Amino acid sequence: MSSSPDSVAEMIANLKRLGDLPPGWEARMTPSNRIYFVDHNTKSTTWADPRLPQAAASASGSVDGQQPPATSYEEATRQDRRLSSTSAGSSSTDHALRYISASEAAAIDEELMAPHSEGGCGYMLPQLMEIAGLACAQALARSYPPTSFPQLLVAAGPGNQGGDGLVAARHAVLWGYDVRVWYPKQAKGELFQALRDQLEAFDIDFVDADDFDDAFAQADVVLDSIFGFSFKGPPRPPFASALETLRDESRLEFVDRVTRPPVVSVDIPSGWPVDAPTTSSSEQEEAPELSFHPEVVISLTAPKTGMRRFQRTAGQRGEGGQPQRHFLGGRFIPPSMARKYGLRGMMRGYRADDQVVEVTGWREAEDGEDDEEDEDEEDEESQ
Ligand SMILES: NC(=O)C1=CN([C@@H]2O[C@H](COP(=O)(O)OP(=O)(O)OC[C@H]3O[C@@H](n4cnc5c(N)ncnc54)[C@H](O)[C@@H]3O)[C@@H](O)[C@H]2O)[C@H](O)CC1
Repeated sequence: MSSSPDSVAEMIANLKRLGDLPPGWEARMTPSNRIYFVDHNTKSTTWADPRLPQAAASASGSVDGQQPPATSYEEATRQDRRLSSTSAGSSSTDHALRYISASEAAAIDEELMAPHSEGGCGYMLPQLMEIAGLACAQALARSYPPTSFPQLLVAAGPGNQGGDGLVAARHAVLWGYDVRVWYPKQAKGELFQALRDQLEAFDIDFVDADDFDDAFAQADVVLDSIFGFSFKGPPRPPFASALETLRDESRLEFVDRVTRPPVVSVDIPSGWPVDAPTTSSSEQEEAPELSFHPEVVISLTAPKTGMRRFQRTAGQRGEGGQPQRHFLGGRFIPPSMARKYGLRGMMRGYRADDQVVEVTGWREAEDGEDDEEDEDEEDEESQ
């Protein structure tokens, strides 16, 4: 069966929509434009998508029973068109991260909230914050579930990131965490008062501004939503001392540190420079004086360039023994903006209806890699 160019593009989009293939699997396309799957583990080929239950795969028309495609494993690896690459690690789909600067992050934020009549998306801040905060709570719960880490401390800062933390706190209570919130400097405006009111209605305990250290010591896990992409200069009170506690705790000897609660940071670890000028490792090693290394980070929209430093060790165990993990969330970018900012390839990493995707181990996208998508699409259309 051959396919029209349009349906090829559609087939590839559907293929990517289902997310990663199992380790060692790869998707390829025959010369007559039919997708099949190569299992490098068993050196075999099949029409059946290994991510689909058998019945659904048959219904989708992608399976001829269990017969392998006419293309043999040897032929497949030699000649047929490659649609995904394999890796020895957890993911066989080749996803790449696109890092953005603080100024790009601010421009994206502005465009999301500008009126549609002025070329923007017409979002309202509470909508974005709700999606961002939900994603933060999901990354937290995937890493440190309430069954094992029941006492959650949310450290909320004076800007919008603090709002993400308040939203996450509300979701976390419903998922079984016992939540306390440290929110020493409430941002002005109705939105932040409403978020605070909601937490009070949920009987969430607000910790006194001076009691961060005690609350930190009592927590099983901490959500750091203190500073995001608008952080600049040395941290000022009352946040400076909280960041010092985080830093000092992460400097304790390993034996003491096993009791330190793991920290999940929102967007960028608080206190880290948002922008890193280059990918060179020597510059990236330069940690600011008041910095700490969280176990988990959830980047929103796209990782900031300062996150390259985190990504280099993500996947390894941190000094506290917990694995370092990197998630992506904030799934609110429309396709036109994803194209404009080169985020399309990265956003395809989200599985189906998930609000977060784990990006630990993803490589950095090469310059112009996202634009190659247009060339690929043009090639497909001209075939
Ligand atoms: N499009 C998105 O991805 C969205 C992300 N969201 C989250 O919002 C933050 C960015 O929010 P913003 O209010 O611009 O900035 P911050 O939260 O970083 O906080 C600014 C706040 O902090 C004060 N401040 C700055 N530097 C210092 C300092 N050295 N010491 C003390 N205080 C400092 C500053 O005065 C402001 O009051 C982004 O990271 C995401 O987490 C949105 O929720 C949704 C859209």
